[in-house]
Amino acid sequence: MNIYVIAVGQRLPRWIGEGYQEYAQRLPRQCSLSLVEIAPARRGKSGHPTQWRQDECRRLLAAVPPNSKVIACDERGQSWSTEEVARRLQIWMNEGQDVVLLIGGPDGLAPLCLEQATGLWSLSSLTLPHGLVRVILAEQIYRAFSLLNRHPYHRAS
Ligand SMILES: C[S@@+](CC[C@H](N)C(=O)[O-])C[C@H]1O[C@@H](n2cnc3c(N)ncnc32)[C@H](O)[C@@H]1O
Repeated sequence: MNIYVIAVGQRLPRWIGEGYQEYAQRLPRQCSLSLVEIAPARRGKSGHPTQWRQDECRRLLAAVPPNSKVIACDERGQSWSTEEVARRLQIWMNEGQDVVLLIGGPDGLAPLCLEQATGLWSLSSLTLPHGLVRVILAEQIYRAFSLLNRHPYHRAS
């Protein structure tokens, strides 16, 4: 099973890439994390956020591998505890179906991206910067994997 993080945003600060890699590289092959970066829409003076979102959404969906389960990251989605993420991760690994986590750009995800997703995952009720979201996702997937494997990285409270 591979988890694809398909995210709007290229040429982000180096610390974002380092933070993401820090956790992604710890995951084994049976639960590997792959990042696909989508260029943000050109935000000209005459354009509108709705158009930019739609353009990004079209290219995000075009990058989704066939037969994968799509989950959209959105602050208005469902909040999952670490135990819930681990439970879902176990199901995904058992099913063997690839999973896609979509991250929008500065103007968020277009309705079509939200509709195409089987679930909306809220990492917090705060609006997070899109670059930071991929780092948090990588850490949470690694934490969930650690929990499933009783690795001391995750200490249950
Ligand atoms: C800067 S945010 C976009 C904010 C936009 N105004 C909105 O309402 O969606 C960029 C992307 O990061 C992700 N994101 C930001 N905060 C999040 C959160 N708390 N939980 C899950 N995803 C989040 C979403 O994919 C969002 O489309």
